[in-house]
Amino acid sequence: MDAGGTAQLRRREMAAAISGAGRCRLSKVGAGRRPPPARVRVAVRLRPFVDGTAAAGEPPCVRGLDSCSLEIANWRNHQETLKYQFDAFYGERSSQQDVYAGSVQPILRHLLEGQNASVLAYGPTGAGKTHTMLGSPEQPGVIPRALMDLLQLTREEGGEGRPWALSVTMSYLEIYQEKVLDLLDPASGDLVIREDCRGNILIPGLTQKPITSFADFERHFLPASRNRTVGATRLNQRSSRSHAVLLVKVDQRERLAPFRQREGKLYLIDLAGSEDNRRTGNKGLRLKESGAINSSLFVLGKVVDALNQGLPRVPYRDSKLTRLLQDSLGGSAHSILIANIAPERRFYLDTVSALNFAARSKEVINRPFTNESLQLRVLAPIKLSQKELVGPSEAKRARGPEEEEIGSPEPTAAPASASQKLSPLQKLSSMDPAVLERLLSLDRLLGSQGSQGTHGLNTPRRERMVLMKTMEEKDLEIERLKMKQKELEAKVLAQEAVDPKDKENSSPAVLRPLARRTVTVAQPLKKAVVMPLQLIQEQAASPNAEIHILKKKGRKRKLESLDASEPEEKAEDCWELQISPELLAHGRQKILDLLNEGSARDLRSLQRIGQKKAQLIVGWRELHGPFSQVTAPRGWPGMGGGRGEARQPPPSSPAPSYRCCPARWRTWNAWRAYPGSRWSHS
Ligand SMILES: Nc1ncnc2c1ncn2[C@@H]1O[C@H](COP(=O)(O)OP(=O)(O)OP(=O)(O)O)[C@@H](O)[C@H]1O
Repeated sequence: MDAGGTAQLRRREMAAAISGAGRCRLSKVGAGRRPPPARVRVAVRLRPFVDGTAAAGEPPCVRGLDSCSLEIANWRNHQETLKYQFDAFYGERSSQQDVYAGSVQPILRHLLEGQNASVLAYGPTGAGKTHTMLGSPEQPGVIPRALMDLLQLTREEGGEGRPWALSVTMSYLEIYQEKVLDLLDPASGDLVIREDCRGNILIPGLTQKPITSFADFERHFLPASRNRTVGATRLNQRSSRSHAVLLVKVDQRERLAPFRQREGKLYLIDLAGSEDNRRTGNKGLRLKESGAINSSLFVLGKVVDALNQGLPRVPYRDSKLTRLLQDSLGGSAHSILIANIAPERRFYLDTVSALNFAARSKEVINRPFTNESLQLRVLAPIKLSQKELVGPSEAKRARGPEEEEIGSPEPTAAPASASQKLSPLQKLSSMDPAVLERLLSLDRLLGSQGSQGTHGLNTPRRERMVLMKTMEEKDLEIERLKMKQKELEAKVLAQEAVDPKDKENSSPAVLRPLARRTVTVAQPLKKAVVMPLQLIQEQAASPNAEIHILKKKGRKRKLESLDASEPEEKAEDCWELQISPELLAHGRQKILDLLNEGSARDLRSLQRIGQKKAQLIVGWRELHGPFSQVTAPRGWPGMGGGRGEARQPPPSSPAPSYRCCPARWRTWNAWRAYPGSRWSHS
């Protein structure tokens, strides 16, 4: 590709990103991964002569060259022809089946992948758009053929035993004089076109009919078609005065976890024909209609040009038609434009104009992606956001009884019960929806970075491993807690056995912990085990040494402010310790040993001894020899033999009085029980 070509492609890609495609991508499966481009495909269909013009010996102004190209006389130079190449060219002898099978049928499969597709019939008035899209009972067009195939496909893919349950709904509307009218409910009036936060175009209040068979479709579609506005003009006895849009939605719900949901939309659009009112002879209402048709087609041309030129603003909002086609042109759909042209000379200028539009359209790049989310039942917040999106009143209006029926969860998709042994994937269904959504986004993110997806969740293998591990850990934790609860219950029962009063007052087993807590406050005595930090290990080895009795005198007042210098009264209402003198002596000895023999690192294990103090102690020890004893600070309660006894370190001691920091003891009581809160040098 040359430099100009590259620049043009980049411009077009930029335009695609600026348009709806970029916005949609952020909120859909595949977020983070730029969907591959899909050019709008363009086919041209030349209708045969009608009204006996061929019999009059008039030669056609258009001639097919092969299955993809055609030529038309150059009106500026009669010696030359203008050649056009498209994705397909269907000549005047082509059948409805040729057009359908060659251009439309191949895109239907995308709907089952949760992607959107659009088929647009474009061309001047009387060129055969309605014939191509609708046809007649003898020669059914694209719409009946597509519906028949799609319903067949969904029956096959959504049958019992298949992973997805499928349902199809249809809506049918026309844009008449810039009004959006519901052909299935003509009384509904002009509807608004909205865009949701994900970039989806939607019409709140538009009727959706569920269809399961072709008969269902005909039952709704045929009467609705009669509601479409048609009128006679000089060029077409039954000229469409509006753009008709048939919207077919294929909803898919996964039957197993993680209960994903996909939605594919198919737009089948029969555009009104562009009209040269000098030739149509339109007046009055027809002229007004014609003005609306022409202006919306003019905006359609501007949209295509803006996309091709990579302009920052694509004027989708300038007409209802282009607003609705936002998905189909420069958006997220697999789109096919069928340009209908007529062979008669009187259509020559319209034909050239239609061919030029078709040629420009085939440069438009779409970025189709899979529209996938978690089922509303699993992701409750999504339901809310949709309500917020259209507003409560509109949401109510938009949700007809039939639509509610469609939105109801699949009965087959029942989550596994917690008591069952679940597989990791099944476990996902019982997870917090927010967590599940985050996991899926993580999966998408990793997928976009080139990770190999797996089947099932489409999750990279390592993520799934992590997930499974986390779940196993959670299971273990639950088991541990259960065991602990059993132990506690056993303890309570044992205590009740020795304490008949408690038993009398006790309520049923589940309430026991609460009841016991209340009783504890009223008890005058409480036994507790207190352990100086450094003695924990030793104590574990000799459990007999750990017997200390705490007497509760009242409520303690202010733990943090307790200091050696504070008078004893301040700590009244506190627990009082009675500690065996042997343990106190033993503790002191341990501290002394550490002070005399421990390295700077060992010393740092003592409370309030940091790196600096530890080094000073080691230095001091080297200069002056070992320390002789450790004593309790003055005025400390419950210190047994050391109570009130203060042995100050020598005046030249580099280390200030050594005290324990209560916060660093296992319990505050332990701090109070600690015997060696000062040290002194011999
Ligand atoms: N391929 C075809 N074979 C036979 N007849 C055709 C074909 N295409 C169109 N016709 C006939 O041409 C006439 C005009 O076609 P049609 O109404 O489909 O045009 P149109 O483009 O929809 O016009 P308008 O925009 O005014 O609605 C109809 O009588 C239709 O039966």
